[in-house]
Amino acid sequence: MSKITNFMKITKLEITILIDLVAITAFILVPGSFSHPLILFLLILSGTLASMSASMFNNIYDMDIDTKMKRTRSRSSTLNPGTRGLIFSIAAAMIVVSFVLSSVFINLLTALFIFGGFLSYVFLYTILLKRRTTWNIVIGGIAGGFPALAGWAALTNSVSFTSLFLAFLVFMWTPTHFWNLSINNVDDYKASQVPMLPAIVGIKKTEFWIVINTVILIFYSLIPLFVPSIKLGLPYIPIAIIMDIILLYYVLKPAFKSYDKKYFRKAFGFSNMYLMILLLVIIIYPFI
Ligand code: HEM
Ligand SMILES: CC(C)=CCC/C(C)=C/CC/C(C)=C/COP(=O)(O)OP(=O)(O)O
Repeated sequence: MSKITNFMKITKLEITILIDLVAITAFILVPGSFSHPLILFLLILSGTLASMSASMFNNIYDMDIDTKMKRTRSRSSTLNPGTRGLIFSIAAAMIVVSFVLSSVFINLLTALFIFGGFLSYVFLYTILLKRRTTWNIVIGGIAGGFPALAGWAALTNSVSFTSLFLAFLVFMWTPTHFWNLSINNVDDYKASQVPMLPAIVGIKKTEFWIVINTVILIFYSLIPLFVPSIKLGLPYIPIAIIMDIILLYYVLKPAFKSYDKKYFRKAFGFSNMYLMILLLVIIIYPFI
């Protein structure tokens, strides 16, 4: 792979894209948002720099275990003791530029929300929780909620029921998203002594908690039906009901297929589709 592709791998760009989509969704929901394209550009730039920086610091801190895990060992071709200093400096510069851009050209609250996402990913999840508790991704999942708070604050300098709803939607979605993936890498997590849920309680118990979390997520996703102040557009509820049903199907299937790992991987893949489609429905509706 080229040096650029390798570098992009350690910035977790594919994750950053969905993180940006969360922020864009909250931004678009603010009335009159279309007349502020420059603010939207600065929000995406600041959020992208922060998310990539956080991922780079995460990879620097996790170099010892990433070289042991099949899924992550290819990162060492880009991030290794010889390049660690340079990558650290680039990541540090990125988060500084992100904070200056957002605080000077958007507002301090938005900068603090973006920085909050960075801090919760790097310090709360990666350093404090990841290697200590099976609650690591549940509590560390708050990192994914900050982009929604930042997106709304970029134009309003405030928090609302809508931005809080979106932030908690991502928070509730994270365990279903990650636990399905972690089952495919359970041996790696055991070998590197990272207490991801399936490495501690086994695959069947993890499937149970994935189903429980998904049922809670499904009820949570339909809250706008009962809270008029959370305005996500007409198509949101019908699309959410359809996506909820399909997500439940994917999440239940492994239990009926002898816990074959390929069905957990399919459920992980669909979980990303689930969140992306819910966000895109909200973003596209004002344009139709
Ligand atoms: C603590 C919270 C989270 C954990 C532990 C987690 C974990 C992971 C891991 C381990 C991967 C695979 C990365 C790789 O193999 O390179 C992944 C992929 C991904 N994550 Fe998450 N994630 C979390 C939160 C989020 C959030 C908040 C989002 C976006 C809103 C997100 C979006 C994605 C996407 C889009 C992918 C790539 C999927 C693919 O490659 O098909 N994740 N996640
Ligand atoms: C606003 C802002 C900057 C928000 C940041 C939110 C963010 C980047 C969340 C992603 C969390 C994530 C992918 C964790 C995986 O780390 P891992 O160490 O479990 O994954 P790995 O094993 O693939 O390295």
